[in-house]
Amino acid sequence: TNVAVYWGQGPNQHRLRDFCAQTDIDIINLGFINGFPTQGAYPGSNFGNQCDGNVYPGSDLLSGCHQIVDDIPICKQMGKTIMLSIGGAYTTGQITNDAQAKWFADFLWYSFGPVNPAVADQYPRPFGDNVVDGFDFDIEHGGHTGWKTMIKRLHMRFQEQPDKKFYISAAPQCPTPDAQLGDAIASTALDFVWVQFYNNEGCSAKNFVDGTFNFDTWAGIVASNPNPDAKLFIGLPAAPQAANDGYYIDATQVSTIVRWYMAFYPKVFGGIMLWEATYAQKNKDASGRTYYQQMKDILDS
Ligand SMILES: CNC(=O)NC(=N)Nc1ccccc1
Repeated sequence: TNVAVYWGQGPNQHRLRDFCAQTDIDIINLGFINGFPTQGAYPGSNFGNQCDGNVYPGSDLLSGCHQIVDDIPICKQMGKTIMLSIGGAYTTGQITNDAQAKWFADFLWYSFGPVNPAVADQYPRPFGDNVVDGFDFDIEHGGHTGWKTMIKRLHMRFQEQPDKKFYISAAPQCPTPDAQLGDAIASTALDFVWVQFYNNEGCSAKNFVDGTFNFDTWAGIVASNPNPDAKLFIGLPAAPQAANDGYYIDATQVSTIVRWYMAFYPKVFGGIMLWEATYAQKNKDASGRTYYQQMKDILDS
């Protein structure tokens, strides 16, 4: 089972290589591509204090992410799975039709997927020759239009590159069905579904105590995904201030939940997702172990 963390939006965050050096982290979601483009335009991106602030002319797409360019090879050497995350809490633009969705998917593929000389004059390479391992959809508002079409389009592009496995993941919020991603999760093959079991009353991990934590519902949803190997992760705040008040739970509480659901759903249980890396790095226990180290200890216990 795996520990996945979001990186890119942390307060005064360290560079990516520092987190790729952590043996307790398996998957890193780079957040975010947070500007959704009209057809023919570039998306926007934001990686917090990283990059040099320059953008491709006429766009909000960062062109100077030199730390990320230098660090992804280190992450790959360390065996990390690096996902590029679309969305987050603060996005601009909206996908309103299938042509726009296909454009956005193709842009992500040709700009962040395998280097393709045939289209080098049409698409930029914000991370240089680095190739991400897949795309994460952290769509938190705006409705469902376009996401299923994007994922299907990406699957079509993945089939053109049979020698490398590419992943698709989704980060729905815990109320079901998720207003943004529910239809995509039900109808397109996904590899990881990391549910945000926080910031929502009546389905979060902290609701384990009052019996409304809805992991069982999500286990049923993910177990019936078109990908029979789709994995469900428990998404958690990595520190009290990483989510709305009251949604953080400590490692002892996480241990109770994980041991219960890992035993009940051994096939679909994939691990733990944390929002987010920097909060986790700062949230150390009495023996100085970070929150992602504490999570890994629980998964390995
Ligand atoms: C994996 N995505 C998130 O965890 N998003 C997230 N935490 N969004 C958010 C929602 C409300 C306030 C601040 C952030």
